[in-house]
Amino acid sequence: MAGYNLEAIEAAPLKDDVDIVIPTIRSLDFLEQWRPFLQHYHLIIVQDGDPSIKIKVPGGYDYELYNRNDINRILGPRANCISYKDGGCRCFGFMVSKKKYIYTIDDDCFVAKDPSGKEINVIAQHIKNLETPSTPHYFNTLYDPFRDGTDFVRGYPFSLREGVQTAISHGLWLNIPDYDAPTQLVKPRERNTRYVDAVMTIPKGVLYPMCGMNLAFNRELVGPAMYFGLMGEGQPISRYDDMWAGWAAKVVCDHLGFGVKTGLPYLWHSKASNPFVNLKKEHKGLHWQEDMVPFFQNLRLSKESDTAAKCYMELSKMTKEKLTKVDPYFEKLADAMVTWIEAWEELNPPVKSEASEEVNPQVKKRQSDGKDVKAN
Ligand SMILES: O=c1ccn([C@@H]2O[C@H](COP(=O)(O)OP(=O)(O)O[C@H]3O[C@@H](CO)[C@H](O)[C@H]3O)[C@@H](O)[C@H]2O)c(=O)[nH]1
Ligand SMILES: [Mn+2]
Repeated sequence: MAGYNLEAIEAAPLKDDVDIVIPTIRSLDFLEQWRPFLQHYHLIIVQDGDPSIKIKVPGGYDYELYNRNDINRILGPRANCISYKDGGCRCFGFMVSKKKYIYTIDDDCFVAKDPSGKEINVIAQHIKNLETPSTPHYFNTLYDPFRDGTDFVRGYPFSLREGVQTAISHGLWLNIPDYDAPTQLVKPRERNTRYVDAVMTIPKGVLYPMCGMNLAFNRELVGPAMYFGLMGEGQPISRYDDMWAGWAAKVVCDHLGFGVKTGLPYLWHSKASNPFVNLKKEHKGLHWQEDMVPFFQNLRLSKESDTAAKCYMELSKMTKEKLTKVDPYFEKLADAMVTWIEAWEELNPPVKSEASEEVNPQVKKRQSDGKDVKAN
């Protein structure tokens, strides 16, 4: 029986193992509505824009707040790899966290209701997604087989039913969908009213457009690959921060044998950012994605890259080799990817094994079990 006892997870959603990372250049009033679900958790707020502006954190929350001065103080010269004036600055919060899981949410997102009218506990659902296996190698037509009331369907090989560890849980949005500027411009009144009651594993070898507004992941498995790029002020591109991270993290997950899920939970996305401003910010991305996506689809990481950090360093080299011909920006991005890993490893020194070489805890576990985590 594939079902897991998820009730325990629902009741005590791992509050000491999760940090909530929020990028903001506006206000944190939205947290008032999230109290029933988020107040148990520690917040890491990354304040973008002018650091002299004091933002108010609603009372009752346990938090750490970083503005640009803090980022510069903590990272020194390496701070130049963190975007300025772009939601991608959030990845600084991923780096300073010490927790196993990250949940990141935008400041214009609110609690949604499911079709029964029940308020959706996004954290509980993301934890369920992350704590149950993924099935990237063979699609289960009844969707998530580890959900209560479902299972693997007939014709699903038993050798594949163990699944693989889930590294990323990608949630969705009711009301304002995450459309690019051209789509927003031609469909200004379109709202997403469709609640699809499903969680699916994104098959191995398939990329997807990862949106950062309702996203959770396992830092220990894939943290170093969740770099939201170098975007915003001083850069030729913006609003492709989460896309870059999503493509990179997916190829890393595929390579390391981890899974990525998308679907539930939903939240209510309330603010349509200005499509004309967005068009200016993201127009190069609209062109370059025709090169970036095939780049990620066709690359092959080497077997020596057995941790997310090593994969990311290899990705940086490939980015410089293959994408600089698209635009010199990618050489700068490739360098920033290296800086990101250096900063990550400075703040998160790898676990030392008895043999005193550095191994990723996941790899060490695999070795001590004597069996490799067989990809599903
Ligand atoms: O310069 C900035 C701009 C924004 N932020 C913070 O980032 C998130 C998302 O901002 P916003 O809601 O305006 O963006 P959307 O178009 O609705 O969302 C999509 O674009 C991505 C931004 O890159 C986002 O992840 C997508 O879902 C908010 O919290 C802003 O306060 C910022 O810090 N700096
Ligand atoms: Mn938004």
